[in-house]
Amino acid sequence: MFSKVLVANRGEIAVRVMRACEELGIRTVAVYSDADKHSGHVRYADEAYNIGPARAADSYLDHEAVIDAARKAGADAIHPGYGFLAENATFAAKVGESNVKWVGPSADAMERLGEKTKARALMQEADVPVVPGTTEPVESAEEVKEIADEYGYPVAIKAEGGGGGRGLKVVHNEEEVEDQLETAQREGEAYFDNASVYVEKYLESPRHIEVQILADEHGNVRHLGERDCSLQRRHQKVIEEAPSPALTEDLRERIGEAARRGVKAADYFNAGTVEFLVEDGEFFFMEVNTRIQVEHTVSEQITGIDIVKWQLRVAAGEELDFAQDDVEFDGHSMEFRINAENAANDFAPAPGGKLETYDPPGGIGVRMDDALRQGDDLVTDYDSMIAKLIVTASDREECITRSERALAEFEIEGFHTIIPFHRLMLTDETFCAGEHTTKYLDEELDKSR
Ligand SMILES: Nc1ncc2cc(-c3cccc4ccccc34)c(N3CC[C@@H](N)C3)nc2n1
Ligand SMILES: [Ca+2]
Repeated sequence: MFSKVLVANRGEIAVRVMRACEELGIRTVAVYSDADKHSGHVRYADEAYNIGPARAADSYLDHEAVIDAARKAGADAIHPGYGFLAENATFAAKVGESNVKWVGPSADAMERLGEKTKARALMQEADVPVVPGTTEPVESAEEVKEIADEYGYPVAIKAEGGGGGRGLKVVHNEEEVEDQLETAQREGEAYFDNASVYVEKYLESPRHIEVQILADEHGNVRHLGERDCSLQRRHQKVIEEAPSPALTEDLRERIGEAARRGVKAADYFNAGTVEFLVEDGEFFFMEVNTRIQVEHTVSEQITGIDIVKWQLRVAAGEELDFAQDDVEFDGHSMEFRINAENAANDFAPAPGGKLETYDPPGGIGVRMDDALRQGDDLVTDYDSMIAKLIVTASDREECITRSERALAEFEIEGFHTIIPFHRLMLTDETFCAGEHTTKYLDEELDKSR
């Protein structure tokens, strides 16, 4: 097992990873930009290294700065967290070449699955249903029209390098094809440095269901059940939950096994998530996330498996010590992203502020993942999520009640957060019935504007 790990991230996920390290007897190294000098993940670590100014490109995204810090600290491994360099295969390879272990999949697997069309072709090989469409990039409007003629409009034109909703163009009829194709290619080039686009049948009101995977470097692959991430606002997940209220036991079994087959076919190891769209009792592969995700917590809560500890153990060469049948699902868990945004003002991010009051909830079934303490200055240089409230109970109904209780006792003062929005969501009939699709929230918020 490693004796020292550098966490190349900040905020709640950096502390989350460091907690797993502590429990494994591993010493922790933090890296921080000038903006994070007094941040919680720096306080928490055994040692900390400044890696540059606030701008992410000059600090958290600076390959050499991070690897230099690992070398200075004598770290055996680097855990990337999520975001920043977590899915950067080039960086992962550089880490390996510096004789530091990358806590994540191989650079090859990241490449193989990061290219969406390659991933789709690979999944088809493994008998995993994919959203109907192309498994090669398309060049011309004619190719788009062929797909649309075969599957019907609307179709989605997607950027190869996109994901998370960026680079998704919906085409409703033949007249729109030329413009939307040209826009998708131009934006692909501009945002992802990759003009390749592909086409899929656009599913009108799917659920967004993702399966958590854990695989070791000896060929053992397990799934830890699914998460339902259908409550999204402009492609940003707001509340995630496990298990999904929308799956039957049969569908749950089939989607879990499909995810395992697909990941096995990709020679993938460490933690990963296979994203599916589910509509009318059918599931379709969308993409793989080759990193630990923000919402990994709800899977941990209902299985009792510490995913981050297993990432570290697997990276150190250990085998998974449980079979698929040993994975049990108990209860229901919801994660509320605590964003420093003002939901009453179209979710505008807080311009700054100081955490005058920070008194998070506690009690049975309440987990807080954060890197905050009262008096901290809000760091606004990165993303607006400052904490995660994860609530677990015996079933979905109790989870909702317990979440209402926890959110009611959550005291934060100094800047707006979306806690009031979450409390409102828990009174929403459609959400409480578990009948919301990925479009529900955007449609609701558009109505109220
Ligand atoms: N063929 C096809 N049909 C429906 C889709 C629906 C989504 C989708 C999934 C989740 C939330 C959404 C919100 C608005 C629009 C789309 C979504 C989607 N994406 C792409 C990125 C991923 N994070 C969400 N891809 C789709 N693809
Ligand atoms: Ca994704």
